[in-house]
Amino acid sequence: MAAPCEQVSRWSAPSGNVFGAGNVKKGIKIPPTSEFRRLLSLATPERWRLAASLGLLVVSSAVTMSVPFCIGKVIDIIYTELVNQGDKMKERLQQICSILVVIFIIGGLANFGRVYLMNLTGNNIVRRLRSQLFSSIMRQEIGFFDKNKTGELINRLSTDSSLVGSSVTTNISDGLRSVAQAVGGVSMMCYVSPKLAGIALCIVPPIVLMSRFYGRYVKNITKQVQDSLASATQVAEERISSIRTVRSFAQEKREVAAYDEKIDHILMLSYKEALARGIFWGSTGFSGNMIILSVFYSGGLMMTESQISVGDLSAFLLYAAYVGVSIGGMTTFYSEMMRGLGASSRLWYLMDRTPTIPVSGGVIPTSEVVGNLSFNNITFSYPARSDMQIFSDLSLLVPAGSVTAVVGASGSGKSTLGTLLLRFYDPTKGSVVLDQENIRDLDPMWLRTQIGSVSQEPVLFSCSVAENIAYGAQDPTKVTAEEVEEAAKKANAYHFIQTFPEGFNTMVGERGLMLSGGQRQRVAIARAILKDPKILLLDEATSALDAESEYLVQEALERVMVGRTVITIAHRLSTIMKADQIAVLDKGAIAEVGSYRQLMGLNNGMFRKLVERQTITS
Ligand SMILES: Nc1ncnc2c1ncn2[C@@H]1O[C@H](COP(=O)(O)OP(=O)(O)OP(=O)(O)O)[C@@H](O)[C@H]1O
Repeated sequence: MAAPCEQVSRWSAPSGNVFGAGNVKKGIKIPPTSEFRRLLSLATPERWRLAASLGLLVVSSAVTMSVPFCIGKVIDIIYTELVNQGDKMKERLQQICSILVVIFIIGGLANFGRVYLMNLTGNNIVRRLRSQLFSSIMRQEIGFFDKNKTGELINRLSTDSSLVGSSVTTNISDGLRSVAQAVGGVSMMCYVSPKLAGIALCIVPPIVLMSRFYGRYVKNITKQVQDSLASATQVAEERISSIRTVRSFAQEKREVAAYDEKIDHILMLSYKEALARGIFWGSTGFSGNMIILSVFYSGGLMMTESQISVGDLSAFLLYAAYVGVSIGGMTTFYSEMMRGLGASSRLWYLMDRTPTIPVSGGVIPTSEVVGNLSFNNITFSYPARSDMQIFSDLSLLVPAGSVTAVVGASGSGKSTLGTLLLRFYDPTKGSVVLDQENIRDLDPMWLRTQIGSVSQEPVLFSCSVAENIAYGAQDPTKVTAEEVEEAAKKANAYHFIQTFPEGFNTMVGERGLMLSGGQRQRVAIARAILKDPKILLLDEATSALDAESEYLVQEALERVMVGRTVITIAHRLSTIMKADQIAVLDKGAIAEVGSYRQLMGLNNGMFRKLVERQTITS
């Protein structure tokens, strides 16, 4: 069975803030190499392909550079033969043209190889970059996702990585070709006529200076564009995935306007870049043409004094044109490199970030899990809202194999207890202990395999029912169809799955939205059953399921609870009454603990008041 996509549950935290400039250094190992060298180092694993491509680059550039020289010779042959009225013109012309055809074929093939290999290399680099980036994102602690929005992260993965990839491959290749052609062109210009070369090369220093300013400007603006793009993607991603909410509130126009506002900002930045681009290319183009004109003028004068032949002047002009194009290419190379640098800094931030809670690593107990849990003197606030304390000195014992119902007002922190047990967050003070081991010392991956959770609004992956159920197993690929069916039967899901024309192969839609709330819950229960965890975290649905659905869900849950340590966020009186103990959360601590009878027996007790007021709902 194929491993399904990803799941988000109520136990996972909502996404939050952008990574602001102030955060950039937080949690990063500063890379030992400079940004530029690091950018280049991306190409290191591709060195052989790059070397081959560079070899071909030399060949194609040599071919290009030989063209003006040969054309100059052709012109001289024609001119000399015309002046001397010789009869060998056709023969010599054919000879030199045949040689040129061979040279052009070699050049064409070399160019094909260079472009092909460079593109291959670029795609490999982008693939590696995306893989490393995604694996780094997957490693981050849940608190990171509270602060960094999904759309932004997706933008880093898609747009930034291809920008960075192309800046170190195609761009470097084109840049090197420009350098090679500029050097070759200048050498040939000096060879053909040092005097004219001196006039033509006056243009180089001002262009180099302008390029530097232009490159820096582009780097800056690219950073801003990429950030704004990420923010626009975030808006689009959130609104598209919540289209049902947008539609039901008839907010389409407002959302389009909000998105437009974001892309308008990008447009404004692009205007600035376009202006800089226009100024740069306009002025360099003008200077280039003025230089060509000066060369023409001086060359013409030199011709009248027989200091240069018509062929040499033509060759010189062609070389000058090549050098002009190459200088333009070098400028593009520089500005694209700056663009790549601008996009890469965010990627390095993501790739270097060390999660505050590792995904794996730590003690894996050799003995069987018993399931005794204790929350000891917990103080906690969410990293994204550190000024709001959720727990202060909270303690709770959950004996192995018992059912503990957690009750309390909405926002009192019931779900937060679950997130601490799953080690999505670490308490600021205090400890969560499983069978005498502080969970901070345990391998988080191992810990999470011991805990099954069924949340209030379980989210499924956009794949088949069977794949969603199999996701509960440690290795979903090894789960058999029989095991999936068995879990579905225990979760009271088998019957409704059978009513679908495609049965277990039915696709559930994005986040499982093609199933009803009750059906989603039962698939989630089947998923938890397949995991066979020692500890269960249950979050009862507050949303009204119909009586039949509620009965089926409840019955399935009760079946799963047997023989496990259960923490349930209970809203139904029936669940609460059946629990071995009830913990009442109030003001960041456990206000009361005891059985239903004990707590109802407390005059003025908080639980009793909650029941009397019927406010034991979330
Ligand atoms: N990821 C988060 N970042 C910042 N604050 C959070 C986060 N998750 C929850 N909170 C806040 O923590 C408090 C406790 O939330 P929690 O979800 O644990 O309450 P609850 O008792 O389960 O509520 P309910 O019964 O309504 O689901 C709330 O005030 C909530 O706003």
